[in-house]
Amino acid sequence: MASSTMQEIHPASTAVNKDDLMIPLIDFSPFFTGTPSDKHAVALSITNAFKTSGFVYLKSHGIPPSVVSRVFASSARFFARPQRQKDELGWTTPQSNRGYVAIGREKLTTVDQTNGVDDLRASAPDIKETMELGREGVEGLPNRWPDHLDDEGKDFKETMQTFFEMCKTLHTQIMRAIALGMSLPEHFFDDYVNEGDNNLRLLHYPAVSKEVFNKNPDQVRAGEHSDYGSVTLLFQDKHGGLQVRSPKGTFVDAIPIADTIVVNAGDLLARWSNDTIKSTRHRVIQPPAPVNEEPGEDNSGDYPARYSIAYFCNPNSTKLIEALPGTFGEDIDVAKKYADITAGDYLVQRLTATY
Ligand SMILES: O=C(O)CCC(=O)C(=O)O
Ligand SMILES: [Fe+2]
Repeated sequence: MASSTMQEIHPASTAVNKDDLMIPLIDFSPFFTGTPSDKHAVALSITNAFKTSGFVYLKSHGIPPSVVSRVFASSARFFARPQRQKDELGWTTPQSNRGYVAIGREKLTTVDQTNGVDDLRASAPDIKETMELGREGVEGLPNRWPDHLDDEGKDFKETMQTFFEMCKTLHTQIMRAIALGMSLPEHFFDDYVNEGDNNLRLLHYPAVSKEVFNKNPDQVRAGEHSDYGSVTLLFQDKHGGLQVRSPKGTFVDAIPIADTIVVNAGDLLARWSNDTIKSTRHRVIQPPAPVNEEPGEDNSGDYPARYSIAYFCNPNSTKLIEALPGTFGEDIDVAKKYADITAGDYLVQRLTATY
């Protein structure tokens, strides 16, 4: 099929394009309802985005906006609870990775920074609190639900469980797109992701005085890092502040676009793909200045609170991750770059370094 025709059928536009960082905005619906060639075209655009910027914005992804709004509202009500209630639901271990994480506890860093993580945590703690939710029903690793507290807590549990399952389904669909985009059978990854060993992270970046950022040039809301797993589904509110590292080394705003999900590849997928897919570093800073205002012009008052929802997708924890077929071998003269490792071992290693 001529590429001009494909453009008409699959209008992919550009969400971000600066300093050689191009992040497309892709309509996922033809993947579900289009012809086989429509489906293939969508799969290829998504996979190409992961191979170049490591990021894509997805629209018409199958999770209704009303569901996302409900999750945001429930998240905001959770973080508005008294600190004591949240602390009682505290995060315990990397193995479990479930529960509430208070401001200053996690410091996101890059792989090569982990030795200095204690110093960094002390000088510029991430200004955020999170609630981590994992797969239900794992022996010995219960979620820390607030459902014993009140009706709102019960509603929170139900809302998050429903959302968790929807995101799990979307993960499977995205992995099918990646499979097709890498010339593998469409269902290649199904048995790798069917358990849903994923992590739903609700994030709250509280309103913070502009002075805090002015005083400390290293201050961020969430430090530069790459994600650990296969892909991350990121739902942003309207405030902005997410930035992605460009090939030029600059940070580029990944602006919020209504009813889209920012999807980025994680380190384990990069490793699995023998580094043909990129896991790109990103961070969260204060929201960008309004368009009609020079940065730094209005230095008084607070930056508004920001909420986001990150759904970290992972292969089943027991699965052995070895370089994908087609990414290494004598015929393409590329060697396997990494040793095989189970998804679970890999993630626990990474989580242990940041808490
Ligand atoms: O809040 C955001 O927009 C991004 C959060 C993030 O990158 C993370 O938690 O890994
Ligand atoms: Fe991230």
